[in-house]
Amino acid sequence: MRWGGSKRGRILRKNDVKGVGEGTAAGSEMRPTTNLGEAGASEHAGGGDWVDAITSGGNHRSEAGGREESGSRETLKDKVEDFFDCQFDLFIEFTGLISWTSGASIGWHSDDNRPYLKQRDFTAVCYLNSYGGDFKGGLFHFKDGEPTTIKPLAGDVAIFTADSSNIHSVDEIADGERLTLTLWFSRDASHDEDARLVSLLSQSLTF
Ligand SMILES: O=C(O)CCC(=O)C(=O)O
Ligand SMILES: [Fe+2]
Repeated sequence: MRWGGSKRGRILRKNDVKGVGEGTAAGSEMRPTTNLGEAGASEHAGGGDWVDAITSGGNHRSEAGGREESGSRETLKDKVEDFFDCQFDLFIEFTGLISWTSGASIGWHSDDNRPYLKQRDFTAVCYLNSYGGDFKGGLFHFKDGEPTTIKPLAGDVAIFTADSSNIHSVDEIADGERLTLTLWFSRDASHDEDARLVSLLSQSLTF
């Protein structure tokens, strides 16, 4: 555990989050995902196994053993709920599979820093490849507190609250491609991206 005691966040090491971000190499065909947008907000349309397959994260039944398994998104959600001792359920608000190419960067910000982002309570950034070997630049920094700098390593996950107590930035990528799976979580069920996706799909299936 890289930093303990504080509830501002921490890095989960690869062994803490098995199966997340493993086997991913730079150069794989990953590109940023798109947001479902405000139009997707609607009541939950129900859903079955096909929903989990589409959203590629929810619990699904393994064909072989008939036991419940979790995808990376659910695993990360569980870790965040545990770490922050949440007495409430979290919902995945947005999933970003993000390719940071040379020249990309982001300055100091919190992840709820827009009126339309206020529903964001927690962030999990899973590093899919590594600083140094796969890309140069791209260090993550917190403005205050410890640690100040995170060197992305494949399989590590940084989790922190999305509010202004965790202002952070990412240095410009100097070379290569930096890959992350970034999830934002909300306590507000109306921002559950899976429910929104199901609702959108069910609308388009009726045409
Ligand atoms: O990729 C990272 O290390 C952090 C990204 C970030 O701060 C963001 O997408 O809001
Ligand atoms: Fe951020």
